[in-house]
Amino acid sequence: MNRETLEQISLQALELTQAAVVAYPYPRLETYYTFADKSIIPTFLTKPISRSRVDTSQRFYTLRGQEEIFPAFGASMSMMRTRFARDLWDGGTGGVHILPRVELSDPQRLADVRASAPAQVGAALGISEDEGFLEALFQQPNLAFVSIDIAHGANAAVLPVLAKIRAQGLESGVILGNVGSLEGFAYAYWLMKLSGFKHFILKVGVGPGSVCTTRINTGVGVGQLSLLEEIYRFRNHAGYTEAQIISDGGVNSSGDFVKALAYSEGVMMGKFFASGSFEDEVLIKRDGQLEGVQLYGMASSLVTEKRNYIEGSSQTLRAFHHTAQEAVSRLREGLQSAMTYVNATNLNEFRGNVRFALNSAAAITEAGVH
Ligand SMILES: NC(=O)C1=CN([C@@H]2O[C@H](COP(=O)(O)OP(=O)(O)OC[C@H]3O[C@@H](n4cnc5c(N)ncnc54)[C@H](OP(=O)(O)O)[C@@H]3O)[C@@H](O)[C@H]2O)C=CC1
Ligand SMILES: Nc1nc2c(ncn2[C@@H]2O[C@H](COP(=O)(O)O)[C@@H](O)[C@H]2O)c(=O)[nH]1
Repeated sequence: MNRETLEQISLQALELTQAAVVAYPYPRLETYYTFADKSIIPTFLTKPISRSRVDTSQRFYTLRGQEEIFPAFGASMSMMRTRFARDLWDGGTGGVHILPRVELSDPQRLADVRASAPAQVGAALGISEDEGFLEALFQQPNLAFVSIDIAHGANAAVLPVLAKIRAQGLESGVILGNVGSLEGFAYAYWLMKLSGFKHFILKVGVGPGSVCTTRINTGVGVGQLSLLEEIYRFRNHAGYTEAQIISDGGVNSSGDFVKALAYSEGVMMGKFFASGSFEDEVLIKRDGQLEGVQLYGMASSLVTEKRNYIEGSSQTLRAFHHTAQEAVSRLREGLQSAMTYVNATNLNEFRGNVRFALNSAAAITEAGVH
């Protein structure tokens, strides 16, 4: 695709975005809350079902068709690689990892996809990818998704890589992110649509990540739970049904995962998955026993001098899971139980039945161990 065509797509996307935003009849939010601020109001259970029997799977359009997947995604962070991908996938009962790109060469990225088998995985992409690399990548039988993984995904700079992916004949299985507003969502939607994708995923979240300093250092980004709610309602109202939503960042517990799923089809996590499934270099051990896990941001100065360290930090975690499988079990059990509090036997019913309440500071204290 030549430069003129890409410029036309970007202009057309802007016009369609402006029209959609103007036509949206609901007032825009002024206050944005995040997971800790709100909780789900329990209702009743008219179809008694064991918590272990509710259906927690979500249908996604992957690179090769439709698949039912447990909706937990591994963050594309360089300490989460092939061991993590296999542990997360857990023989098909767990979630999907999106293998990182930052700090890795193309041959390493291809080797990671291969070495993750039999796990299905995604691969993170930047805005400048080599056609030969993409061709080799799309031949990998266990590749389910590619994820264009940049700080600001509602960005015309992604058009060339989208064109290269389309040139490989692919129409679904592409994740684009991150977006941080209703306008950003609409713009990213039109970039994907006008590039010719039939089904796709838009990743939502600017600044909620555990090692993210974007909001502090740039002042940009709003509370994740309200942002998801606003985008989810806009998506459904506008009929942008080709776009599924992944919430990215800020999950500290299975309850946060549950809350994110009220307004998204999937949830991406880094910190929550911190475990012995991470790469050896970030595991802190004493006498062979896991004592902690180091987490650092993909835009932090620890990655390379060149990176925009303004937007990333690092932390050492003393609370962690032993393995990614253990983390997934905790997510699943939390979700299963939450669904039965709101009369839901599957995720569609769950999203339809959930209502949130804003809690007072004392109620938030009451929610913890006291
Ligand atoms: N979810 C989040 O809140 C954030 C996540 N990250 C993570 O850090 C990693 C590195 O991200 P990133 O630095 O984007 O990757 P890259 O350095 O690959 O940047 C990708 C492209 O996006 C451009 N870009 C980056 N930020 C912005 C912006 N705010 N506005 C317009 N264009 C922008 C860059 O241009 P140029 O560098 O010339 O400006 C570059 O051309 C990724 O894994 C990303 O997910 C980083 C920050 C925030
Ligand atoms: N602003 C930044 N965001 C980052 C960076 N590295 C990763 N991330 C984002 O965080 C999530 C994971 O969040 P968590 O709360 O689950 O740990 C990840 O998917 C990225 O979107 C960074 O350096 N800066």
